[in-house]
Amino acid sequence: MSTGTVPKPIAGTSSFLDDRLGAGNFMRRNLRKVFPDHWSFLLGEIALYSFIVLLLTGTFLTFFFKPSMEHVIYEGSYAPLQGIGMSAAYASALEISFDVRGGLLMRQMHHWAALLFVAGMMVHMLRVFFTGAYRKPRELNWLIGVGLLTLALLEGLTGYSLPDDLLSGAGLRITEGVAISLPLVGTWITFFLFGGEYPGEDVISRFYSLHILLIPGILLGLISAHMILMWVQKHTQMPGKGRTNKNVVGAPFYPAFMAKAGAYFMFTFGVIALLGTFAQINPIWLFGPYTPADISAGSQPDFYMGFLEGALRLMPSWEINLFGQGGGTLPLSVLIPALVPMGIIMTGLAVYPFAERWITGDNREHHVVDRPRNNPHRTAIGISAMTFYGVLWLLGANDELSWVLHVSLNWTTYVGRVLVFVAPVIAYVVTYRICLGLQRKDAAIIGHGVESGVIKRLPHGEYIEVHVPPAQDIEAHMRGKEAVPTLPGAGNGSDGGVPPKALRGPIGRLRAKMSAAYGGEKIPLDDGHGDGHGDGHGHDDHAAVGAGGDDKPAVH
Ligand code: HEM
Ligand code: HEM
Repeated sequence: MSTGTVPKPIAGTSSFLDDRLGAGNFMRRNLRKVFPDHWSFLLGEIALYSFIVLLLTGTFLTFFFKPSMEHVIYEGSYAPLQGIGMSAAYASALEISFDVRGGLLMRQMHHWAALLFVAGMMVHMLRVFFTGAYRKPRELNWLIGVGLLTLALLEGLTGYSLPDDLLSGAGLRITEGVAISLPLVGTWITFFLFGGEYPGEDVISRFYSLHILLIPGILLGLISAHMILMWVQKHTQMPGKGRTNKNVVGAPFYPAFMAKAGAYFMFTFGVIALLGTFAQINPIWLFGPYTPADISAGSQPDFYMGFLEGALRLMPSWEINLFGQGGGTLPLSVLIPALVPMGIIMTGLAVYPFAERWITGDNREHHVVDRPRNNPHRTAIGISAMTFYGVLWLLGANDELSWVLHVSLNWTTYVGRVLVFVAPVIAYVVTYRICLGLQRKDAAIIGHGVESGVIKRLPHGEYIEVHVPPAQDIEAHMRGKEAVPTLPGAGNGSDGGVPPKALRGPIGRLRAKMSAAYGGEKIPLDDGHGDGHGDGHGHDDHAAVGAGGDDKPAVH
C-alpha cells in the first residue's frame, strides 16, 4: 500500500506490526481517524483524565491506608490527637496526612480529582444532552454514561467514608438510615453492610473492597467500552460548513489530536496538582474520630451527594405504620428523599433518548448535533431538571443558607418545599421562550444580516445602518438548523419514520399529540423576515433596499 499520505512514524510502526501481527492496516486506519473539534468535546476528556489521576493517587493511598476498625490509640505526630482512641483506619489516614512523605498531597489530589471527575462527567453529560448527541446511534453510549454516573456517586460515597473521621461518620450514619428504611430487606442489608448493629466492625473494610476493587473495576470496564463505542461510531460534530450526517470534518488522531489530548491530560493533571498543593480539602484531623454521639455542625457531603442531603432535609416527617403495633413502619421521610430524586433523575436520563425517539418518530442516524436553541422543548426540559436538582442541592446546605441570609432554618425548609415544585416549571417556561427568541435572532441575522457600523444617508435624507451578511462560518453554523421532527412528518416506515398504523388507538393518538407539542413553534430560518422585527432594528428592510437595490443585504 502506498504510504504517500501517511506520516513516516506511522508507516514505520505499522509495517513493523504488520510483519509480526498483521495489524498494520488496522493501525494506519485508526491513527488517521478524523476527530471533529469543539471546545465542549473537552469535557468528557476532563472526566477521563481525572479518572487516571484517581487511579494513580488511589493506588498510592492503598500502600498506607489500613481499612480496619480495630481500636487503636493515636501516637502519630499530630499533637492535638495524641493519646486519643480511634479506629486504625482513621489513624492511618492521619499518618498519610502527617507522616508519609507526599501523603497529604496525594490525599488532597485524590479528593480534588474525585470532585473534578464527577463535575467533568456531569457537565459532559449536559453537553451531550443539550446537543442531542445521544440520538441514534449513540443511545447505548448514553446508557453506559448513566451507569458511569451512578457508579461514580457510589464510588465517591464509599471513598469519603473511608477515613472514619467525624465527617465521614456523619455520612455513614445517613447511609445506615437509608439502608435500614428499605422495606423488607432494610434490616438485613444494614446488618450485612455493617456486620451487625451500627456502627459495627466491618463497614470500613466492606467499603474499602467496593472502593478500590469492585467499583473502579467496573468503572474501568465501562469507560473502555464507552471509548470504544465512541471510536467505532465516530464522534458527532457541531453544525457547520461542509458538515453533514454522512461525513466527519476535523483533524486526524495522529498527530494533531494525540498531541492535543496529551496536552489536555497534562493541564488536567497540573490543575489537580495545584489544587492538591494549595487548596485544603477534607482536613480530617480537625474534628477528631467518629463517635455516634457527636455530630459535627455544618457537616456537608461532597457536592455530588448534596442533592440527596437536600431531599432528606426538605421532606416532612411522614411515616406509615403498617398493621398497628408490632407491624412494620414505612419511614417515608427517608424512603422518598433517598429513592425518588435519584430515581426520577437517573430513570429520566436513561429513558430520555428512547422517549424522544418514540415521540418524534425520528429513527434516522444523527452525526451533526443540534444547537440547544433549535430544540426548545428538550432544552427547557433539561434546564427544568437542572433546576429541580439545583434546588435540592442548595437545600442540602440549608443550615449555611439560614446562617448567611439571617433567616430561620424552618423558613429555608418551607421555601425550599415550594421551590422544588415551582422553580422547575418557571425554568421550563423561561427557557422555552429564550430558545425561541434566540431562533428568531438567528432568522433575523440570516434574513437581514448583521449591523456593519456603517451609516448611510439616503437621497431623501433618511439615515440607515448598512447590514452585511454574517461571516461564512457563522452562517453555516446557523444554517445547520434542523426543525424538530414530528409525527408523521418524520417520514414513513421506510425512511426512518413510523407507519401510520402506529398512530391509531388511544396510545397512538397520545403519541401524535405529544409529538406535535414537542415539535414546538416552527421558526424557519429562511423566511426573509424571520420575525426579526421584534429585535428592534426598524431599519433592516430599508438597509437592504437602500444598500443593495434588491432584497439581499449588501456586502461591503
Ligand atoms: C482504583 C481507584 C481508586 C483507589 C485505589 C482509591 C483508593 C482510596 C483510598 C485508599 C482512600 C482512603 C485514603 C484517605 O482517605 O486518606 C480513598 C479515599 C477517597 N476516594 Fe478513592 N480510590 C480510587 C478511586 C476513586 C474514585 C474513582 C473516586 C471518585 C469518585 C474516589 C473518591 C475518593 C474520596 C472522595 C476519598 C476520600 C478522600 C479523603 O480522605 O479526603 N476514589 N480512595
Ligand atoms: C466516567 C465518565 C465519563 C467519561 C470518562 C467519558 C468520556 C467521554 C469522552 C472522552 C467522549 C468523547 C469526547 C466528548 O464528547 O466529550 C465521550 C463521548 C460521549 N459520552 Fe461520555 N464520558 C463519561 C460519562 C458520560 C456520561 C455520564 C454520559 C451520559 C449520560 C456520557 C455520554 C456520552 C455520549 C453519548 C458520547 C458520544 C457523544 C458524541 O459523539 O458527541 N458520557 N465520553
